[in-house]
Amino acid sequence: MKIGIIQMDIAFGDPVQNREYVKEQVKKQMETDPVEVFVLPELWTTGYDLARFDQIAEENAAESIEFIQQLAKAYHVHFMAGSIANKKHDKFYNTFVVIDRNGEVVKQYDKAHLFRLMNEEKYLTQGDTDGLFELENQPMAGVICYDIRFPEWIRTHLLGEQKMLVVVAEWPKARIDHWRHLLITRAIESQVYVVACNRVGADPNNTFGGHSMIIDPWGHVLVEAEEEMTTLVGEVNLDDVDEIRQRIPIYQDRRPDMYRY
Ligand SMILES: NC(=O)CCC(=O)C(=O)O
Repeated sequence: MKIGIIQMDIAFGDPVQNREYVKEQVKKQMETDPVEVFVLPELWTTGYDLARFDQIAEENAAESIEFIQQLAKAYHVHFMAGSIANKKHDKFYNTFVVIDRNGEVVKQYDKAHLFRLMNEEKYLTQGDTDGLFELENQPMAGVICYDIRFPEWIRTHLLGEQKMLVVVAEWPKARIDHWRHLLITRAIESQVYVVACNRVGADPNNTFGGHSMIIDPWGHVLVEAEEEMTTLVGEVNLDDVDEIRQRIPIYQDRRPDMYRY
């Protein structure tokens, strides 16, 4: 599976400009070096303009979902479409969306762990469902940024047949070493591919660190961006997961009878 991770700067509170950028990148990539899946960052339509969510969040994320559906069908490509500022029943959510190449919405997951350092708990409602989904009959899981600090939440997603974890983020440069170490650890401890998309650039409060990457289930970083705007391309072979799990059978050796959480 060939994947294009769109590591972008995000125009603060400007969905029109951000959608335009994504459209250009998808066109350029598909015309030069086509991929099967695109991944976008967290809150890629608005950034963390949370104080204006009452004006810029979309009712059921409808406009951005329709925009991605058009792109998916036009280029016949899947989208792990980052997360979108979403208004549902007069509440606001940070919602991860997956859309397949036929334009079907495969998954919506509301961020479960809200990040206080960026004031999410003041403006957003936390989700209470999981990020499990299937693409091309492959079970996968998707989570959002701060969620990766909770190994119990990640492991909850990876106890079944999932071979890939997708992480969409706006992770500041100040803690980019945590980002790298947590992602590599999540790949090794659950023996999965990790596909992670962060943003770059700055908003009024933070500078973001990039370093989007794809990590294999042995913990090798296969491709990694730096701090530039780029579409990072890499491939995953999900069959590798079985080989690693045979070599070190952690799922057979677990002792849930001993664990408290
Ligand atoms: N957008 C986020 O959830 C940021 C998480 C973060 O920066 C962290 O250190 O955790």
